[in-house]
Amino acid sequence: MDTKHITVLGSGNIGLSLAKGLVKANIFEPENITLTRRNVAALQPYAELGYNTTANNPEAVAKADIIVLAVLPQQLNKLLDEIKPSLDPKKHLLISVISGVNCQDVCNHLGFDIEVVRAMPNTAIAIGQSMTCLASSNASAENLTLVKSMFDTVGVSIQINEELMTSATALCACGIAFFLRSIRAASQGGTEIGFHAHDALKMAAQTAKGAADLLLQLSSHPEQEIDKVTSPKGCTIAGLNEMEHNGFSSAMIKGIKMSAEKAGVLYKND
Ligand SMILES: NC(=O)C1=CN([C@@H]2O[C@H](COP(=O)(O)OP(=O)(O)OC[C@H]3O[C@@H](n4cnc5c(N)ncnc54)[C@H](O)[C@@H]3O)[C@@H](O)[C@H]2O)C=CC1
Ligand SMILES: O=C(O)[C@@H]1CCC=N1
Repeated sequence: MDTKHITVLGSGNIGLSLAKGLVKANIFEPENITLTRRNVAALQPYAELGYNTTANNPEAVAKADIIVLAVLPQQLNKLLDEIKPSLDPKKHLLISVISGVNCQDVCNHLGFDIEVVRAMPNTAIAIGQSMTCLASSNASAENLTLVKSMFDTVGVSIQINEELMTSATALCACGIAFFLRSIRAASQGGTEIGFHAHDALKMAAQTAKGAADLLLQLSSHPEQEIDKVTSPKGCTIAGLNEMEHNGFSSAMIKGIKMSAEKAGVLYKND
């Protein structure tokens, strides 16, 4: 259990998922986590669980060692202006999960240098299953190791070059939605061929989990595993080819490219 205090500024979808994941992994107690949100009433269920909740960002910053920036890109500058007087570069480490914002962008807006580690987790962090990409252009090796060890408790993390963070956003953070939509589509197909919706969804989700685990546990390639399923003249290849004729792989590739392009301009276009 860590005795440092962590403050999440902007406790929405990802901020709350992160906080829940850290508590579930047993590395922070709710008492050592402060959650901020403009509408603090929305955090009441978390206050009841022992988290500190407040709408006062400067106060929350003052008592933190680690500060997570988890607002939308278009909300960042206002937040930085608000917390700037309370930030101490000698004491505070910033972790930014905000898409499209470089470490240098944060320092430039503040007008001074402070260590920033960018983290791109996904919402599966709430259940300890995130794929998190980490990068920094100014954090010490020690702080990068500290942040990596934190995110390793709530899934798998890798360190990448900062230029690749928008690509990581599309593939891993947005990716959760892409795979969920695939599972949903499979379940809709399942219902059309005879299963009740709730059974079809469970069957599709477990099948997707099995497919992912085949790759992760056996370190094999998707096509190697697909070849084992596709019997000659069989029904798998018939279904798979029908999907490909309708642009299945192409749609996923184009969607990921579109997401990456958008992730790169979220802050700059604001
Ligand atoms: N949702 C996801 O799966 C992921 C999101 N991200 C990034 O995380 C950031 C947050 O995304 P979400 O959690 O989805 O958005 P969200 O809209 O659910 O959460 C943002 C929260 O910040 C609060 N907020 C805004 N300004 C504030 C301020 N000045 N003080 C305190 N609270 C304030 C909002 O009320 C809201 O609750 C974005 O920059 C996004 O790019 C990164 C990885 C995954
Ligand atoms: O949709 C978004 O912009 C955010 C970034 C990654 C996941 N959600």
